[in-house]
Formats: sequence, C-alpha cells, structure tokens
Amino acid sequence: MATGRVDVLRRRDSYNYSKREFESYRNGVCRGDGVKHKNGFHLPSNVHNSGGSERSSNSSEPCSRNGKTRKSECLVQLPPEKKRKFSPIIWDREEKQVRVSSKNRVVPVIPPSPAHPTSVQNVLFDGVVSKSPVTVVKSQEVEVFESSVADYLEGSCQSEAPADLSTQLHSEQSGQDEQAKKNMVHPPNISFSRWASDSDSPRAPRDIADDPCSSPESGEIQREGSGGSRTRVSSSDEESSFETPGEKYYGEDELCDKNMNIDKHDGNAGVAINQLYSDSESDSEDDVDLPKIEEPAVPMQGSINMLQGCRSVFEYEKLNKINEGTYGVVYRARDKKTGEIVALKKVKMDVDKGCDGFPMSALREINILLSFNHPSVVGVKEVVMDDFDGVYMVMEYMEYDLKGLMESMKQPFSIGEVKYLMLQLLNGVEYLHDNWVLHRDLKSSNLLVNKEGELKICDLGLSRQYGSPLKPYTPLVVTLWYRAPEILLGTKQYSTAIDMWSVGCIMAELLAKDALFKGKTEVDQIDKIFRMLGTPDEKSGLSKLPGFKVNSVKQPCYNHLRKKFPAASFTGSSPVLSESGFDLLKRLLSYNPAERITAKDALNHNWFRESPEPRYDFKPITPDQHSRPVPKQQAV
Ligand SMILES: Nc1ncnc2c1ncn2[C@@H]1O[C@H](COP(=O)(O)OP(=O)(O)OP(=O)(O)O)[C@@H](O)[C@H]1O
Repeated sequence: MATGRVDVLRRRDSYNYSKREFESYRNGVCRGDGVKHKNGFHLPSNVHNSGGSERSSNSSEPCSRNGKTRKSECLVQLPPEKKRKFSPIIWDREEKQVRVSSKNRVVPVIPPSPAHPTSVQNVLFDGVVSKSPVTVVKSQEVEVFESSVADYLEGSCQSEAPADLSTQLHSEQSGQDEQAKKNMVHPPNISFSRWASDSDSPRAPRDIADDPCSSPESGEIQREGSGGSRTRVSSSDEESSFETPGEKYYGEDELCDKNMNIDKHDGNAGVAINQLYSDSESDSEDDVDLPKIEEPAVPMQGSINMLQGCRSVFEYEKLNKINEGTYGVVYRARDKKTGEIVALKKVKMDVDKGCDGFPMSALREINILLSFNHPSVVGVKEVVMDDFDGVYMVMEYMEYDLKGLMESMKQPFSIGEVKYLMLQLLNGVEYLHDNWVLHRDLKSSNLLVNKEGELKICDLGLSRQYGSPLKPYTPLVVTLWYRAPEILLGTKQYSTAIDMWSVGCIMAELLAKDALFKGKTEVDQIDKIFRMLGTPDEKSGLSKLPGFKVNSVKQPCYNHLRKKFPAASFTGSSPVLSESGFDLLKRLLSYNPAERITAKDALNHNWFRESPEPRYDFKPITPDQHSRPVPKQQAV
C-alpha cells in the first residue's frame, strides 16, 4: 500500500473519532462514549472532558431533532466520514476502478503506473471522460484537476479555462512553489482519493450529481462581472406564492425572473440543472461498447437519488421572502407533504452565464452543497424547478444569520458564546478546506444560525476547489471587509489562508458586535488594516505585492488591535480578550498567509480550553429573524 493511502486511513480514523461524537450528538443518538456536543464539532480534548455549562450528554436524553423523537436515531449510527457525499473526482493510485453513470455506462479507471504517474485517466468527472493526455510533470492533484477541467472545457460548457494551474496549490509563498509541488506528490495528510469511496468500489449512480457543468473547477466566477448588485432586500413584506400551472401571480421578482427564464434563457436553466441529475448527452460517444452495471434499486443511505430528476417547487408552499443576495432570492417555505420548514434559494439567472446560460456560481454552489455533509455547512436537500425553468435549492431552514442576529442584540456575545460559534465556524471551514474547497466569501451574513444555536456556513457561490487559479476580487461587488490583505494587494496566488483571514475578521466582529475593518474602497480597506495591525514588514511577503506601494502608513504591528481588544477593561466599553484569545486573533489576522493559522490548528488553540469554556447551551433568544406570519390565502 502506498504511503499516501496509509496516511489517508490514519487521518480518516482520527477524524471519525471526533466526528462520531458530534454527529451522534446532532442526531440525538442516545448512546456513545465521551461527551457529545450540540453541533457535533471537533473540540480540544480537555474541553471535551470538561463538564461545566456544557449541554447535557446524558444517556437517557431522548433522541430528538427539532423536537421530534426519532426512534431510528436512537440506534448506534455509523459516523459519516469526512468526505463528500459523492465525488466529482476519483483518485486512486491503487486499484482499478469503474465508474457507473446513470446511463449504465462503465468507464474503467486506469491506475497510474510509475511510468505514467499522472495519468489523466484516473480522474473522471461524471459525464465527461478524460481524453487529453497530460505530459508535463506536475503534482498529481494539479494534473488530475487540470486535465479534468480541460476535458470539461472541451465539452459543452464554454467556461473560462484555467490559465496556470501548476502554480496554485498551497503556494502563497513565492520561492516555495517547487517545494509545494514536491509536497503535493505525496502530501502529508492528503488523500489520493480524498473524494473517493472507502471501498474503492464502483461509484454509485448518485455520483452523477457532480456533473461536468456543475464542476466547481470549471470556471472562475467574477462577481464584479456579473452585473449583479449585492443589495439585500431583507425579509420583504411582499408575499407571493409559487405559480402553479394555470395560475397567475404577481410577485415582483417572480415576474422578472419568469421573463428572464423564458425570454433570455430559453430553458437553459432546465438543461443545466438537469445535467446535475443525469448524464450529459454530449459525451454519448462514451456509451459505445461499454459493459453495463445494474444500478442499485435503492439509493445509498443519505444520498439523493439523482436519477429521479428534479421535483417541482410546487411541492413546497412559499411562506415569505427571507432575503435577497446577489445570486439568489431566498424564501421560507413549507414542504406540503411533511410540513417541514425549509429555505428555498431561487437562482438568479441574470448574474453570470456559466454553463448553457445557467449561472456558474449556482452550479458550483449546488454541486458543492449537494455533495457536502457537515453539521457546520448548510445542507441542501434537493434542487427543484418551477414551470419556467426557475431553479431552487431546497435548504435546511435557519432562523438567523449572524449579521442580523448581532444587529438585533443589545450586547455583544459573551466570550463563551463567541468560543462556541467560533468552534462551529472553524469546524465548517476545516471541512471545506479538507475537501479542497475555498469558501472565498466568509462573512457574518453568510453564517446562518438556527434556534438551537447551531452555526452553518452558507453561500458557496464563490467557492471553488483550490488547486485551480484564483483571481483577485475587485471592490465592486464582493464585500471588502473580510478580504485578506494579500488579495487586496493583488496577489494572484492564494489559498486557504484567505478564508482564515475572514474567520479572524468574524471573530473580532463577534467579540465587538461590529465589523473590524469597514473599508469603503480597496485602498481604504488596506489602509484601515494597516492602521489597526501595523505596517507589514518584509517577512510578511506583502511588501512585494503590486498594490503595496500605495500604502504609506507606518504603524507598529498589532498594538492597536490589542487596544481594541484589551486584556482588561475598566470602562466595559471594549471587549475583553485574554492573552490566549488575543494570540488566536493575531494568528488569524497574520499578514503572512503562510503563517496564518489553519482551521485545524485554530481548533486546537488553547483559548478554547481556558475559562470561560464555550457556551454549548447557547441559543439565540431573539424571535425568528426570517419568519413572517403566513398570509391567509396561502395557508394550506
Ligand atoms: N438556509 C437558509 N435558511 C435561512 N435563511 C437563509 C438560508 N440561506 C440563505 N439565507 C438568507 O438569505 C441570505 C442570502 O443567501 P445567500 O448568501 O446564499 O445568497 P446570495 O445571493 O449568494 O448572497 P450574496 O450576495 O451574499 O452572494 C443569507 O444572508 C440569509 O439571510
């Protein structure tokens, strides 16, 4: 067995240990060793074992979720693994694999030989068979990804091609690229089959959700180019029901969207979204001469049966509009059959044209969220459509977003509450990063909280799998406040550290109930950062970046940050932060991306162990931020 595989297994075991605990807690599993935590996230060991205000893990606690007893969940459950629910990529150096598609096609996956260590044939996106040989010697991850994207781009979706894939992986530090590439050949703690199944068994048909069109690697989203604005319409009073066939409806944005869907896109949404559910016809050449494998009659547990196609949005009753972002309008709705309250995010069709006119951001978000499975990442249950090719993501409903929650609070969160929220956030970010996904738009309004106090990351429209080229944001659309200095200063190579900077900004915001750096322009933003954190020195690497020369503020490092978060406050006007807490904040806001703390290390930071301990019993007390009374005419 290759070293890489051993590392994988070791890592997987250690993950399952913590995951078992938190999943069992979340699912209300009645038995299990150790302390269970409300949102099932990884905890530092001595926090684990501490009692205090931690929520009870009493074994007699009824198994319940959302107040309903679920007998089945009282059984011992196998912990979900730290991987995607299904995978767009098969990486396996060990064994031959077959890929099964919805068309009963089987594509052999040829393991790379030492002579061809980077065979592209071992990487297949569903619906796209790798054809392009790759001869340049690069890290395996870079190569497989690059070839897949290239193949994808040869197909039906004309997305922007990556320009320089070889220099991206983990290489924020100039001069370390070579080492980074070497590391990537046998990366420590990185699986060669990160997304593949444990068993290396044939891929199940559910994998077809990861359609080539929906591949997050397949094109760069530039919000600034989208023409969309980031104006939010919060909890609009305007109510409108989903139009059923033969009915008329008058909701303003629905009318707009309807016209867009019909006139501008001519059904392309349907084409694109159906590609999430069934194999593309465009690769039909691969159907030839391939042996068939029976599809399992019953979909695997926890999976979504992608072969069924999209259900209709009319399965849901719209209750009210929650919010509107750049890429979607989010509604609160009720499942007509089960009565479950859900959030429906209607994809805006006019923001960016990715695949067949369907917004690439939405394809990415759908693809990633459908395949992800983590308590701190918002769950997407299914994708539904209306009669006008309007596409909706059906998500678990969350009563608050952190920004709105803070706005409704008179006092900032307590330190224990901040710790609990930070632990959940870090667990979610760790999961994204472990699955090679950069969120790239972490901010308080993209962190949802439910009435149980569970925090979940949402809005993965800008996210992408790293290893691909990443372009700097521009100030026009994406919120500046959480943007890492290296991006502001024009770096073209960035990685997970950009999310960690955002996490640092969020930590400060949670403590102070106010955003840390509220710049109006990119220059203003970087100026505010430098004034607060000091002028970066040579070692930070920032001074070499193109944008650095415009900044002339000279400040000693981190002094002002400490003033804002003092160790003690006699007036009570500033949020108090211990040495340890300040150390974590400083490391999150480290100028040098290579030195910026990772999610994993942050989770093990001493701050979470010291008193006061995280408030696991935290529940927001403000009324449901996203709900509205249901108008009579819409009642079931
Ligand atoms: N599952 C959910 N439950 C409740 N509210 C949600 C849910 N998902 C999103 N929202 C609300 O809708 C808002 C917008 O959602 P989201 O960020 O996904 O849309 P977007 O168009 O991608 O926004 P952005 O402009 O930030 O990119 C969120 O800030 C939140 O208030």
